[in-house]
Amino acid sequence: MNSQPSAEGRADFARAGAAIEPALLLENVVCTFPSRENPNGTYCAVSDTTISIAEGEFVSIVGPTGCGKSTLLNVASGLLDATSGRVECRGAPVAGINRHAGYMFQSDALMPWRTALENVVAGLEFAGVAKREAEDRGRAWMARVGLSGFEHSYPHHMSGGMRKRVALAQMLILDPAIIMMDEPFSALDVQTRQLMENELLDLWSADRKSVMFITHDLEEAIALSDRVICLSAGPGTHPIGEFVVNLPRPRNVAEISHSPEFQRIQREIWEVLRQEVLKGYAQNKK
Ligand SMILES: Nc1ncnc2c1ncn2[C@@H]1O[C@H](COP(=O)(O)OP(=O)(O)OP(=O)(O)O)[C@@H](O)[C@H]1O
Repeated sequence: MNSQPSAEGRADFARAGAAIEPALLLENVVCTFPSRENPNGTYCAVSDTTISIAEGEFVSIVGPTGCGKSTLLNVASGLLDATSGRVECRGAPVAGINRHAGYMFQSDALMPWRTALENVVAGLEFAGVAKREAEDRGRAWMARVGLSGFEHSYPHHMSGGMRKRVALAQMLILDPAIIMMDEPFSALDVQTRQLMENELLDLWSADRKSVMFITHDLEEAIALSDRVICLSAGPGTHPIGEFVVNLPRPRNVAEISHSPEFQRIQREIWEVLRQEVLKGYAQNKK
């Protein structure tokens, strides 16, 4: 699309994100849970976290195991109320499920009794779109994710990568303004994973949605994103670094990691993350 800004332009946009109304804003978010160890105590998973994602920006959030990445995504999606702080999507407070958002999680949520096409159109059906129209749109999306001819296959007859494609189409057919993904490709083998990451980038660059992408994989975060936010180890996770990724697009995730600029960013982020990963690892061993 010729209206898209250049890589530099997007990075400037990302830096200026705070000045323009963001697609998603988490401001001074705190999340406290009842403690699992002490029945009278609490556990502070997230402390004083402010994250803003601009319209059309792809932002990854990385951090040590168990630090609170999914908790932040759950708050942004409205699945979980923050203990305190503000959550806004496109300028409006998020109350209940965030209707501007589409979701994709580590395990796909395909309905095994429905064919691939029936899964893809499920959201449209629930929204009351006529069956004929829903199926036409569903077929078009099956084609966009490379699954023409598999409309009548059931999820259990499909590979992990194919099921992810169905899940992508199922989410994108609803045309969400912001996409929230929680380690969506972590269960896939390396080759399939890279194919899916490239697939995601192709789809993203065509429609340029805002993306909040949770991962513990630094390479994946850099290869996909305009910006990477690093979280500290818990308890009380919070952002400890933010890195603009100015690598040119379109990107091939298998190749881009060889570029000197990629490796420079990776070293810079790892410098910030290393201590936190060690802390997280030590905590998980306890
Ligand atoms: N409902 C809950 N009650 C108590 N503690 C919880 C609850 N949900 C999450 N936690 C704790 O909050 C912390 C953050 O969890 P969260 O799942 O957000 O981390 P994560 O970074 O996504 O983990 P992972 O890297 O394993 O995906 C963890 O210590 C977890 O045990």
